This record gives sequence, structure tokens and C-alpha cells, in this order.
Amino acid sequence: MGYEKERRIAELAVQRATLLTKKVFHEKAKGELAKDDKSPVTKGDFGAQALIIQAIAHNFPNDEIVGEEESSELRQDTALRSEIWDLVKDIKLNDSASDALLGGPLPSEEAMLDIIDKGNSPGGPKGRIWALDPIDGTKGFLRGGQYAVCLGLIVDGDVKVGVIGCPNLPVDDATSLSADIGGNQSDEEGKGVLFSAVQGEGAISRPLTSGGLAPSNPISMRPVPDTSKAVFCEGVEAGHSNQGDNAAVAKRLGITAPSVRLDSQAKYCSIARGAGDIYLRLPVRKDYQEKIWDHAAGDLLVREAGGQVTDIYGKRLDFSKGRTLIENKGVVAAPAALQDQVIEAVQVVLNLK
Ligand SMILES: Nc1ncnc2c1ncn2[C@@H]1O[C@H](COP(=O)(O)O)[C@@H](O)[C@H]1OP(=O)(O)O
Ligand SMILES: [Mg+2]
Repeated sequence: MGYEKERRIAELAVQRATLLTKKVFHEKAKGELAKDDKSPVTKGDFGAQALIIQAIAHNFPNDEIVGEEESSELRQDTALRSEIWDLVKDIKLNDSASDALLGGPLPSEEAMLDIIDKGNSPGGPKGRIWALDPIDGTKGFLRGGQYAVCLGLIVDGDVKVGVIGCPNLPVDDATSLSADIGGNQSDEEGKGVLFSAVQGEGAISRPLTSGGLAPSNPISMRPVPDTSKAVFCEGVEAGHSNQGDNAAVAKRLGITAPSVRLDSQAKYCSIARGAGDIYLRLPVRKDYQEKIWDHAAGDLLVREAGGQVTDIYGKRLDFSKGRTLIENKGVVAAPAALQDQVIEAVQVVLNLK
């Protein structure tokens, strides 16, 4: 029990940062950014990191933060920095009480750089450490598809709170995923979901708003009678997970439905709400170390929704080793009752046994 304040602040902080990313996303979709403009994803990434760290530092000043970004690029590029400041300084939740909880506006452009750099914690086994991915799924963001703003609180190596904002997922938990979910999602109607979980308290979703928090619903994974009825979620980028191996695992499990491909931790969110059942991230490069900000929030969300999350060896993800999951390879997430069968199939396909 506990962590209600952390959940609330994290949800509001993610909601506010998501407003910033959506602004950039929609300007890009409408073609309003100049051709020679710096990558829109860079603006969204730095801006969202600054806003979220500001909220954490205001509420939990002794906590550490492992953020994906650091400010050296902005310290050299003053034009880019002031474009980002122009975005950051005006973003407010459309609800003054909620906005005040996050600590009000950032003090100045220079202070924004120092705030971004508070995300430089090395991580580790002790203490309260937030893992932040301001825009996860940058490829999805750029192609107008799925992306997510992700924040997890790790305490003594264990994820206690996970919050994920998915501006382009359908609001209704019961909407099944279509094969084109990874494609252009720039139409606002009925989209935008805020997911959260607290350890031991289950997982919830609520519509993303531009103000205070909307009412929530509990979410859970779909009961799947046997593996052949399951639907896979996997990444769009062939360089991030091995789609050929995924297909071989699906075949072994008797799955005939096509995989749904979407970028970012929206995959964890989708299986946690029963839109899809199994998320496989089988390594492409043996030397790649997964980053804690890419998994902390999603790992808890799925486990609190009735799933299990392990690596390809069946080991739980270990968030106590620093900024990366150095003790793990790949990710396998499935309804708890199916996890052993899925791991077995993964191990046969990858020749691990
Ligand atoms: N070779 C790789 N294997 C696995 N994940 C990768 C690899 N290269 C980059 N990533 C990470 O995959 C994440 C996106 O995953 P997905 O394809 O499921 O949306 C990004 O955070 C990206 O990190 P980065 O942002 O540092 O490039
Ligand atoms: Mg990421």
C-alpha cells in the first residue's frame, strides 16, 4: 500500500508533458514546422523531460531520476534551446489546482537545462529512483503512429509505480487492435489514454485529458484459454526485435492471427488492457542492453494486470543494476498462466535448450 501521492503526481506530470508532445506531433502532422527545423522529436523529448523532472523535483526533492536525455546538445545549440523553451514555458494543465501540484512554470531557459540534467542518476539497487522516457517510440512519433510518455518509480530495485501516457491509443479499453494501429494516428477523436499501476493495487486506465485526471477503470489481461487463441504484439522496427523469431514462436504456439505491430511501451499497455495478449521482444543484436526507462512502467503495468514479464530465459527484469537491464536479454510478456509455455517456445526457437 502507499504510493498514492507518487501515482497522482506521476499521472499529472505525464499528462502535462503529453500535451507538449502532442503539440509538436500535430504541428508536424499539419506540416507547420519549417523544413529545416530540428527534428520535432528532439523538441518533444527535451521538453517533456524538463516538465516531468520539474514535477518530480518539486514533490520529491530527494528522489533520483534516470532520464533518457541530457542537455549537452542544447547547451551548444542556442536556437534549438530557445525553440524548446518557447514550447515548455507555456504548457499548463487546463486545471489550475492540478497544475499547481506540479510546481508551476519552470523558472527560466537556463534553469530548464539544469532540470533536464537531473535525469543523470546512475540508477542502482538502493533508494527511490524514477525512470523516465519522455518520448518512447520516437520512430512511431515521426511516422505519425504510436508513441508513449513513460515514468516508473523504482524503490530498492523494485518497480512500485508505473505511468504511461499513450496519446494515440483508442480510449476504449474494449477496442481491439487493428493491424494499422502503428500507422497515422493524427486524428484526435476518441484517442489518448493514461495508464497507471501501483504495486499490489492493480492497473487502471483513464482518458488522457488536458486538465485534471479523468475517472479511471481497472484493466486486466484477457483470459486466453490456450496459446493458439492468443494475439501477439510486437515492435514495428525490425532492428529492435527479431520479427522472424517472433513468427517462429507464434507458429510453435499454434497462433494463426497476424501480429499487431506498434511502437513504444504502448505494447505493454495494449496487452495489459486485453487488446492483444503476448508481447515478444526477441533480441536482434546480442550486445544490446535494454534501458530501464524503456521497460519499468510497462513491466509493472502488465504484472498488475495479471501478466508475467521476464526475459528470454524466464528471469524477471532486474531494475537494480543501473541504467540498463544488464542482467536480462529480450522481453517476454504474457498472461501469467501462459508464460511458461511461451518461454518454452522462445527457448526452442532461439536454441537455448
Ligand atoms: N537494437 C535494439 N534492440 C532493442 N531495442 C532497441 C535497439 N535499438 C534501440 N532500441 C530501443 O527500442 C525502443 C523502441 O522500441 P520499439 O521498437 O518497441 O518501439 C527505443 O527506446 C530504442 O532506444 P533508443 O531510443 O535509445 O534508440
Ligand atoms: Mg524508449
